[in-house]
Amino acid sequence: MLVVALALFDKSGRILLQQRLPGKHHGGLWEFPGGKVESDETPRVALVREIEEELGLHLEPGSLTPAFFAEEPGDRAVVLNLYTASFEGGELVGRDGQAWGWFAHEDAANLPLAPMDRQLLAFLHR
Ligand SMILES: Nc1nc2c([nH]c(=O)n2[C@@H]2O[C@H](COP(=O)(O)OP(=O)(O)OP(=O)(O)O)[C@@H](O)[C@H]2O)c(=O)[nH]1
Repeated sequence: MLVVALALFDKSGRILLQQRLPGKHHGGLWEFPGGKVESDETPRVALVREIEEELGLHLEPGSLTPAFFAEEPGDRAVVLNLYTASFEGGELVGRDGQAWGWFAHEDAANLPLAPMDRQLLAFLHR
């Protein structure tokens, strides 16, 4: 399964993370926003759609930069592709009712993160 996610940086270098809703796989853990790539989508189109759906933020596909990927072994073989982008302003809303926030690296690393998101956060700060 192919999943895409976004490390969105604000002007002071903080990263946007959101909390997975209770009852879902990895519920309550924090993650980069994003989601599954549908069969008719390219990864970039899927990520633009997910960011709009989850945070009400429209991004241009060309503003996304591929960064790193992680994988979770197992039956579903989830591969999570991380892109980066800069936040240029606009109102953000947790449209699924999820908590979200901007975090400096140390604060992000102290959150209970989903496993692949933790790996990707570490790559971002190498
Ligand atoms: N962000 C993240 N997603 C993960 C990890 N491990 C893992 O299996 N996933 C899976 O990757 C998918 C992410 O897509 P999503 O955010 O659109 O999924 P979702 O929870 O809304 O839908 P779902 O409940 O149908 O799975 C989920 O199925 C999630 O369970 C992980 O470490 N980080």
